[in-house]
Amino acid sequence: MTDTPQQITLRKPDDWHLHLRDDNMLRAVLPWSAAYFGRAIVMPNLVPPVVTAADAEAYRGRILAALPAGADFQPLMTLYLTEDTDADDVAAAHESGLIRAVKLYPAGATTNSASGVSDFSRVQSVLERMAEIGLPLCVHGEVTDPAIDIFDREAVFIDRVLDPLRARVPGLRVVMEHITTSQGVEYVKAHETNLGATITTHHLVINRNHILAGGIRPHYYCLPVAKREEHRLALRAAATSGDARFFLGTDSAPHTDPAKLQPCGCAGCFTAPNTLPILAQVFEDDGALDRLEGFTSLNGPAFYGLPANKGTITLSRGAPDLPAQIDTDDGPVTVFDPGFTPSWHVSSHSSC
Ligand SMILES: NC(=O)N[C@@H](CC(=O)O)C(=O)O
Ligand SMILES: [Zn+2]
Ligand SMILES: [Zn+2]
Repeated sequence: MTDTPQQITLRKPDDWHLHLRDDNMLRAVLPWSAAYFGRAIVMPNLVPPVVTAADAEAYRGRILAALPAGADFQPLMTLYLTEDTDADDVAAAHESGLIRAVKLYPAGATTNSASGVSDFSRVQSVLERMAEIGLPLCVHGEVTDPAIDIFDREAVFIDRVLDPLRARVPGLRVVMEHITTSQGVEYVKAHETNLGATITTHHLVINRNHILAGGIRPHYYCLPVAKREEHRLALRAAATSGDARFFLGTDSAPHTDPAKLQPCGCAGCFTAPNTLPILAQVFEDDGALDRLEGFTSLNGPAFYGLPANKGTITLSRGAPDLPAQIDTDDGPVTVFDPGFTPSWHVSSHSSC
């Protein structure tokens, strides 16, 4: 009997924050998520964005059509909140089971967020309706005030925008997406109900030095931008703590290499192919392998009021054999490099 496990079997994970894009990119990246995840909350920041129930229905159809044969993957759709969003349309899309969340992008905060919200009074009635029907709001939590340092934008958002918003709409269920700071962790921990947070794979691994020290590394540039080491450690402690308010949202956000490697490059890390091996390594290094399943497969469904997946996935000891880059008909996309070789690979999965 050895202390080091050679295999871990988890309930099939879900990804509670995923960018699948559209067309060529969708076809290239979807198989990676469909191979390892049972469901994913699909982000609506297409160009143009997924704003109405009809948009979400059409996008869902395109995702299902792009699924590899035999894939067992359910896209959970979201609507992109704008100042013109119609509360009845949102409620009907929720009622029919088409959507599982609405996404709030402060206008200008991140990739394709130009149609997002500037004047929060204009979305008050939609948010109230969402609170009434129990539909979660997923929030990109950064202020867009150019006077605020980019490394402070999440913490300032919590004080200036998120906390007042939650006070104005009691009962609204909120997911703080891709938290990157100890302030984000502390804010979640301070509230017992109606609040959860997704944490990405890459923010458990990189701090801001990875982007900037020894040369600029655009493949580590994402939003919210990675912060100081103390924040990464706070995220790791939260993710590995077993606290059910924290769950995996990879924020796998593919951009082609030409789009990232230029004077004004796009934000986003593509982590769908190697997220699970990296997470197994992170949790093992922190002595928390027994809590990996909660983070990847149980806490998210509990927050969203869904059953955990029935299928399983097994990771086995040994480095994964994964590409450093994938080809798409739009150009190559580089896979996130964690800076170490995980000693786990996905060896099998079962559905249902
Ligand atoms: N995370 C990112 O850096 N980029 C995301 C947008 C987002 O999730 O904010 C994208 O769509 O590319
Ligand atoms: Zn975001
Ligand atoms: Zn995202």
